[in-house]
Amino acid sequence: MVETSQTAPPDGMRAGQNADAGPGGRSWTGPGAAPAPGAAMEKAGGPLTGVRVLELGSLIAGPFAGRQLADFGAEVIKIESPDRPDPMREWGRARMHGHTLWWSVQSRGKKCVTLDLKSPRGRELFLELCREADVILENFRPGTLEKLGLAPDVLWQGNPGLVIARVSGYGQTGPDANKPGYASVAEARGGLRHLNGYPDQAPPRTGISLGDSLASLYALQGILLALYWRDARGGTGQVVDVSLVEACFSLLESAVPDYAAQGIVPGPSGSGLKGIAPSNIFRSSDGKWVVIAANQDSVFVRLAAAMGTPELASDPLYSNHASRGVNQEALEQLIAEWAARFNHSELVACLDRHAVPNSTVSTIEDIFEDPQLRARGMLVEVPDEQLGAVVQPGVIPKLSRTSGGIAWNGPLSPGSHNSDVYGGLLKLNGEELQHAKDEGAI
Ligand SMILES: CC(C)(COP(=O)(O)OP(=O)(O)OC[C@H]1O[C@@H](n2cnc3c(N)ncnc32)[C@H](O)[C@@H]1OP(=O)(O)O)[C@@H](O)C(=O)NCCC(=O)NCCSC(=O)C(=O)O
Repeated sequence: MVETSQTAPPDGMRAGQNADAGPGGRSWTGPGAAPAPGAAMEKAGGPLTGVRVLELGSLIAGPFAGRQLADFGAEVIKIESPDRPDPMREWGRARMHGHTLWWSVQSRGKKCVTLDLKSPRGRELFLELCREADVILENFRPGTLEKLGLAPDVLWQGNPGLVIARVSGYGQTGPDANKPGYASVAEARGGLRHLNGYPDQAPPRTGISLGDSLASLYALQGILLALYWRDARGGTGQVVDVSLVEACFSLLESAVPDYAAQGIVPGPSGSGLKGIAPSNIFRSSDGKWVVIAANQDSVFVRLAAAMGTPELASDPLYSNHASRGVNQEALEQLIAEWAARFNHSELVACLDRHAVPNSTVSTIEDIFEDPQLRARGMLVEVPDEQLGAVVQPGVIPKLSRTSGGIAWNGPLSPGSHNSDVYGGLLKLNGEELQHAKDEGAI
């Protein structure tokens, strides 16, 4: 695996700056507050230290995987066109000093370089970078790399070990391969959209670009599988082909065998799941929604006790999964009447005492107050010379020995790592760098 140095923070951040607050920031404890005693400190580095990734593409579906790779120590070099930076730089609602903040999250720990893949010198530099890399991660429309003369076979000539992860709307093959795609479209085509919402209403989105992040997680999985095969099993590079549509489709649970066997077409099931009971939202006396989920015999016994009606658990109407499914409506009505007698904190406390899975429906405001998420280091304040600090979601999953962390916020200027990457890694001297810049290649 390629040796790498993770020591170059972007413009606007002093080298070693993070050392004051732990290598990757500190757990967020509120404006101006000191870290909570024993708060988890994020660490830079991680199990992928030494893996070098070139990230091409934009927005979410590829870059979200790049973010995870960077969290776990990979050196992720994000390549942007010199005259058309990633539009993600403008996405997000809050603006600080003219910058939106989603970028800080999506590009955290990455090195940003500019490179015109359409110019001969740019293409040459890219091929040199490929020789030094382990992984290419791209989410262009299929055929774009090929149009640039950078098809996998070309890249493998210089580096047969390259893992090439390609995220696209429909996959690299098939009649729709060349169509552009977005999460919204993929969620519809892959079957998720039809299941969301209420019968006879327009099917709503989930409020996030779920299909993109989902596909990106499959890309991450594919990259790790391909690296394992290459490095532990003596394999070579290969293409990891991820489709947004298939990523959505893969979540459909029993729909495929159910339809094939008996023609069952599931529809939208509102706030619960048809036949899975009880698992729904119930309103407390103070008007808060609380999810109560006891859709398993052992847990239902505990809910029945919490409700002061232990006999429900042995009532043939509700005593097993199938009977609760058939009598779902009546059962949920009983729970709704019981829940409405308590305010939400009483309700949650009672359910907790009986170990019944439950939660109020959190807003982001609630999440910032959530002691569990805070104790797990899921809100991390990452210092930034230009933005002051950005509170970021923490790293998932938690690895006990090689935890990874957030090295720095997404670099705010395109090309902030040009000298580090082209000068340091490709050994271009000052004159060559300037020339590449003057001719518009970087
Ligand atoms: C997102 C897209 C619809 C955007 O469509 P387009 O802008 O038409 O295409 P592309 O992104 O593939 O490429 C645009 C052009 O930029 C060129 N390009 C890109 N990078 C470079 C660099 N570094 N240098 C020079 N030229 C470059 C590339 O060659 C193409 O040129 P020309 O070929 O000459 O035009 C598509 O990329 C796509 O379908 N991607 C796969 C699915 C996906 O990731 N979707 C999720 C996005 S976020 C989302 O879903 C959501 O928000 O929801």
